[in-house]
Amino acid sequence: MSPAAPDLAALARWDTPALSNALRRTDAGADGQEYTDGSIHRVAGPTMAGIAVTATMRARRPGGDAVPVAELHRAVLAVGGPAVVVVQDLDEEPGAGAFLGEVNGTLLAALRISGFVTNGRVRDVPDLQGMGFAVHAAGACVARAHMRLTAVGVPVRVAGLDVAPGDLLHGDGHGVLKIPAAAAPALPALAEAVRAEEQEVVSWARSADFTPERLLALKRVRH
Ligand SMILES: O=C([O-])CC(=O)C(=O)O
Ligand SMILES: [Mg+2]
Repeated sequence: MSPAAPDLAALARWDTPALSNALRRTDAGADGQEYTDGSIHRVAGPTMAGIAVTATMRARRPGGDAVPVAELHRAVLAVGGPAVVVVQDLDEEPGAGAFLGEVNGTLLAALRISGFVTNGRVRDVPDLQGMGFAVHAAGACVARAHMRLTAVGVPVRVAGLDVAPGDLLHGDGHGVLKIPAAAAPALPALAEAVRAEEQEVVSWARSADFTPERLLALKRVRH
């Protein structure tokens, strides 16, 4: 990776809400943040941070629009660091067939991806749980159906989040957050500052100093 690349390991030590709190203190503010809605959840794996590699797929009906999976593998390798593979299932009713299962997952694990995100479904879930990368999906499904990748390296939209190739993504059990590249270097220190402030409140609430009367007297707005 180039020297200007974000410190993904440093970001991966934080939970996603903490980085969202940190982002509020940058130009992104509260409204400039992009993250997944609740329509997908983490199915497997740890906190992830990585660079988006995108693809689209279809599965419900057959079609002559397949592109080789090798294109995805090439794009993952081109990142030169931890990639998060983001696959948009383009079917009107997504989830008929899974791209990610034991075999595709093992190949992507061998390429050292840090995460996989889809609005569709995945299968071979017990195997995915041991692969070491995070999996965020709408759920599990039974079949492969007519699954094929239909494009690699295109802009995608997954669970309300627009993702372009090269975007920086962070995710945990709360969801997936897109981190503006310019903001990334400042985030660990900002997250540390927010945490210190929050822990002051938490420690006080647990201390002998705390009384309901003192809490009301503070007229707190936020917490
Ligand atoms: O059949 C597929 O391509 C999906 C799958 O279950 C696997 O990768 O093991
Ligand atoms: Mg399988």
